[in-house]
Amino acid sequence: MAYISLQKVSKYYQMGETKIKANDSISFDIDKGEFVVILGPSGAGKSTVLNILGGMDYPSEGRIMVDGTNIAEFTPKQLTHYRRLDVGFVFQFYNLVPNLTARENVELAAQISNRALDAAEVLDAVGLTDRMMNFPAQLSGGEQQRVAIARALAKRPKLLLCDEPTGALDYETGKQVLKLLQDTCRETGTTVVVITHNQAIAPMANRVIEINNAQVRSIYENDYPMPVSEIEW
Ligand SMILES: Nc1ncnc2c1ncn2[C@@H]1O[C@H](COP(=O)(O)OP(=O)(O)OP(=O)(O)O)[C@@H](O)[C@H]1O
Repeated sequence: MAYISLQKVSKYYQMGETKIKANDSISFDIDKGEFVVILGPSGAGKSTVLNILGGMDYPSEGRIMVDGTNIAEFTPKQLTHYRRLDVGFVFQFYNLVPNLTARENVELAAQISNRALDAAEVLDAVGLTDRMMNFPAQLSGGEQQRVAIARALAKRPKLLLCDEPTGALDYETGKQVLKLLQDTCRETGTTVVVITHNQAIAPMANRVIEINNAQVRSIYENDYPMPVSEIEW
């Protein structure tokens, strides 16, 4: 059985008289250790999928099997536990705490999980050995995103969910961040899911799930993912 399996997941929002279908019977599988890209235009329903997979929201219908358990049936308390221990999050605008240094931001992971990695070691691994004592405002966008990735990885998540992680970065910096995510996936075996509207990123993934208009349009498996350095856009 697949490590992650979404089975006919739908999410509806009631807006007055109208019912908005943000996800309409979405199904896909993800294997452990895969690098997955969820691709689709703005409004397609990507963030909704990620929120449901990350335990930030419940689906209206469907099953979300993670490691053999249907998280759609979790109580809010179980879901909190899942979010805290099993999932790492990386967002477009980094979401660092501005009055904490890079190191302190990563140390927050230890307050959430008792199996957290040492903050300095993780910052070292993402290439920020010399910037640990800096505050977010003293770091470039790419460096801030590295801190955010380090913070997510410090929890040793089973699953790393990234919502447009390069959306606020220039081309070269974006590529460096994607390389870090691809290397992390390969070296630590963490399952990584990146949502993006950028089609050019797709060749780096083991699996590409295309979403359009709240539904899965195609699923493409790639036996030979390209190294990020060889991708141009
Ligand atoms: N809390 C909500 N209440 C009402 N409608 C919502 C809510 N969240 C999302 N939607 C609607 O659901 C649809 C899918 O939104 P979603 O954010 O998942 O798309 P997306 O693919 O992530 O887009 P983007 O790339 O612009 O973030 C949109 O029509 C959106 O307006």
